[in-house]
Amino acid sequence: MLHPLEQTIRQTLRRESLAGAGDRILVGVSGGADSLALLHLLAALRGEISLTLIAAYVDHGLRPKETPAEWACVQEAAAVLGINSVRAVADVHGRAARQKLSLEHAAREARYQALGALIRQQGANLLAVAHTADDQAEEILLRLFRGGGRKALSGMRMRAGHLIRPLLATRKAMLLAYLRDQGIGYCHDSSNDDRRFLRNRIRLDLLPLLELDYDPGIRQALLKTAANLREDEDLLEQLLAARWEAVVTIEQAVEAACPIARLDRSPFRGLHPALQRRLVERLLWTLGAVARYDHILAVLEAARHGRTGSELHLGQGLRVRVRRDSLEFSYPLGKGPWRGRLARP
Ligand SMILES: Nc1ncnc2c1ncn2[C@@H]1O[C@H](COP(=O)(O)OP(=O)(O)OP(=O)(O)O)[C@@H](O)[C@H]1O
Repeated sequence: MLHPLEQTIRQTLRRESLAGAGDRILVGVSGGADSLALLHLLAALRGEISLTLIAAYVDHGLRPKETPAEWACVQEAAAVLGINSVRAVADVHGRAARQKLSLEHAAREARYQALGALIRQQGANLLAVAHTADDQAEEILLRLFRGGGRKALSGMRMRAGHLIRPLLATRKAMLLAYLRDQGIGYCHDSSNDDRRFLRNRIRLDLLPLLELDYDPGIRQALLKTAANLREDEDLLEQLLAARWEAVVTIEQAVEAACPIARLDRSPFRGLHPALQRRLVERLLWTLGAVARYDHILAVLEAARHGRTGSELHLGQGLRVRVRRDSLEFSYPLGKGPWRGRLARP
């Protein structure tokens, strides 16, 4: 007999087409409450749905005193469930120094890179992480602070490529109740209490304050806004995909030493400004460049009114030559963190 939360997650997996028979899922387990709950919930469903699970722990090298206990916790939980567990080490300090990132940012990127390597090593086709509805509300507020646009404010997706978030509609309190009901223990990550991180202050101070003094439904309101924006976002993505080939030509493969792309000015000018902006952003990403807002504005201006023969130099070798009918983009190999992330919308 399935626990009510297991039934809910079974429905979510089906309804959102997150996972089905034959899937081999690497589950990111930090040893904390959310990800251990995810491991147990998926384990309860694996027989019925025919899933293979692998528990993956990433050692960020940031809290050497706590990580052995966390890894032991993950290994033990996986062993009890008859699931293989694997571990990877992520070089967070090195990445932060090399790319001038905050430790928090570098940890996230390094973790996904390490999990990506484990996916390939383990022959998995999906990566499951345990973001909850509370994380989503927190993330949206955080993105609002950072001045995020529509895409950012539409929040995390339940499915993004091979990444799935089966708990995204589940409140953390439900997970804690589930763990309690099942008598499952978990580790506490002390970095979640560190108020030097804005995310933690939002979770520990701001959201409770907003709930208590302003509106008890603030989390629901944030989630509703994000859900509405996601729909708009999907529509814009569809519109962009439908027009992409009429405007953009990849002249030299994105994998080449210096990828070159051409943007056709005439069909581009016929697009709505919102689609123009999105298309330029996507084109820069496609080439592997970071799509900075001021760069996007400069390219837009060049496409609309740029003088034939002029050039834009957008840093790190990213160059845009203005021709009469087109803009020609060139970008040398290996300069951008987004390199090769996507070749088409
Ligand atoms: N060290 C790690 N190893 C493997 N997966 C991780 C690790 N840290 C986080 N994750 C995965 O990424 C998800 C989101 O990470 P985040 O840091 O936002 O959550 P968390 O507060 O650590 O969650 P949890 O309560 O599961 O520990 C986690 O729920 C988990 O699935």
